[in-house]
Amino acid sequence: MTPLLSAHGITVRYGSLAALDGVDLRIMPGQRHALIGPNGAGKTTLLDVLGGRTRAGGGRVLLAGRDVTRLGPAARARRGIGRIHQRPAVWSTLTVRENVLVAALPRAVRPGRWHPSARRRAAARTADALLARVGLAGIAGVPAGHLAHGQRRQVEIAMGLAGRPRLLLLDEPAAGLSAVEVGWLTEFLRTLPRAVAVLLVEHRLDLVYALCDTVTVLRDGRTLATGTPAQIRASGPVREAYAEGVA
Ligand SMILES: Nc1ncnc2c1ncn2[C@@H]1O[C@H](COP(=O)(O)OP(=O)(O)OP(=O)(O)O)[C@@H](O)[C@H]1O
Repeated sequence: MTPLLSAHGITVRYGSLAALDGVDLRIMPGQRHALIGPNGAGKTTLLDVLGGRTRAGGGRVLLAGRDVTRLGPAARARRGIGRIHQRPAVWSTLTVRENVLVAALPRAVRPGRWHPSARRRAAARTADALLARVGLAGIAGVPAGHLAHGQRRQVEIAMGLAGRPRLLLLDEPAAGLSAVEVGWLTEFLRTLPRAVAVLLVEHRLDLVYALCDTVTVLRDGRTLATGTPAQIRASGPVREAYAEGVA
C-alpha cells in the first residue's frame, strides 16, 4: 500500500544547530501516529516541514506518492494536510461559525457546483455539521476572541476538519486544557473516522498511548525509534532519552 505521507532525509538547520538531521517518517492511510521526544527534539519543526510552513534544507515530502516538497501551506491544505497549532489559531473578530466557514470554503467545490452561492451553501452545511460535532453549535454566533482557551481549541479542530484533510497534524492539542477538556479531546480523536490519519505531537503519554498505534521518538533532530506503544515502552534507550518516563 502506498503510504499516505512519506518524508525522507528531512534536514533543517538554524545556523550551526541541526533542528532536524535526516529524519524519515512514514504514515499509512488512517494511521494514528505519535511523535514524542524531549523539549527541543525537533517535533514542531517536523510538523512545520510536513505542513509546508518551514522549507527543509534537505529531503523530500511525498503525499500519496506525489512530491509536495516545494508546495506551501495553502497548497498542501488543498491536497489534504490539515494542521492544529500549539496555540489555537482562530480569527478573534469573526464568530465561531464564520471561522469554520472560512476554513470550509476552499474545499467546498465539487464538479458542477462551481457557482459561488452553491459553494457558500456547501461550506455552510459543512461548518454547521462540524460545529454540532464538536459541541459548539450553541455558541456559533459568539466572536472567537471571547472564548476560553479550551473552546478556541475546539474551534480550531473544527477548522482543521473543515478542509476535509486526509492527514491531520496536531501539535500538543491537550496543552492548557482542563481534565474534562482532555477527556473530551481524547474521545473526539478516538472516534475520528479512519478516513483521516493523525500525526500527534504530545508530551502527555497517557493520551499518546490511548490514541496511537505507532510512536516515533525524536531526540536532537534524529529518529531514535519507531514502533508500537509496547515496543517504545520496552525500549531502554528511549526510556533514557525521554526522561518523563515512557513506561
Ligand atoms: N526559528 C528558529 N530559529 C532558531 N532555532 C529554532 C527555530 N525553531 C526551532 N529552533 C530550534 O530547533 C530545535 C527544535 O525545536 P522544536 O520546536 O522543533 O522542538 P520540539 O521538539 O517541538 O520542542 P518542544 O517539545 O519544546 O515544543 C530547538 O533547539 C529550537 O530551539
